Amino acid sequence: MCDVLEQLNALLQERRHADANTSYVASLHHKGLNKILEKVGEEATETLLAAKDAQHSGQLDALVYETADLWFHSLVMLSHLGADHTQVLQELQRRLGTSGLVEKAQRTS
Ligand SMILES: N=c1c2ncn([C@@H]3O[C@H](COP(=O)(O)OP(=O)(O)OP(=O)(O)O)[C@@H](O)[C@H]3O)c2ncn1[C@@H]1O[C@H](COP(=O)(O)O)[C@@H](O)[C@H]1O
Repeated sequence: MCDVLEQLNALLQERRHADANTSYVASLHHKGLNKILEKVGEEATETLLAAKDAQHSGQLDALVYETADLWFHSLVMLSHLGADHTQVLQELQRRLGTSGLVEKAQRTS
């Protein structure tokens, strides 16, 4: 499934300087970082609401849909700043096997 992230990453790079009239990704870059951050915040809120609904209804479809929106806009944010999913995956890989409780206790500040 990581192939999906690779394919999406290629599309995001391709659309970085595309025509804003024909590409949603290009339109976000054209509007700038503040607009992209606004979308990330909006999608995060929609994801939280979907999670609360899922808790009560047991239906996961809307939660999966909103989480995809959140991931997508987060990837656009990374792309806008010259980063991509590979750095996030590397960071998650680095953390594999280290308990969050142990890591937190080792923090200097
Ligand atoms: N994965 C996605 C994806 N997920 C969500 N979205 C869009 O994100 C937007 C979020 O929905 P909203 O209701 O919040 O959007 P909106 O209200 O129109 O947005 P605003 O007016 O508030 O800015 C919708 O327009 C969705 O279509 C996506 N748009 C594009 N992609 C991928 O990006 C690729 C390139 O897209 P284009 O740049 O449009 O060609 C596509 O082939 C897809 O693989």
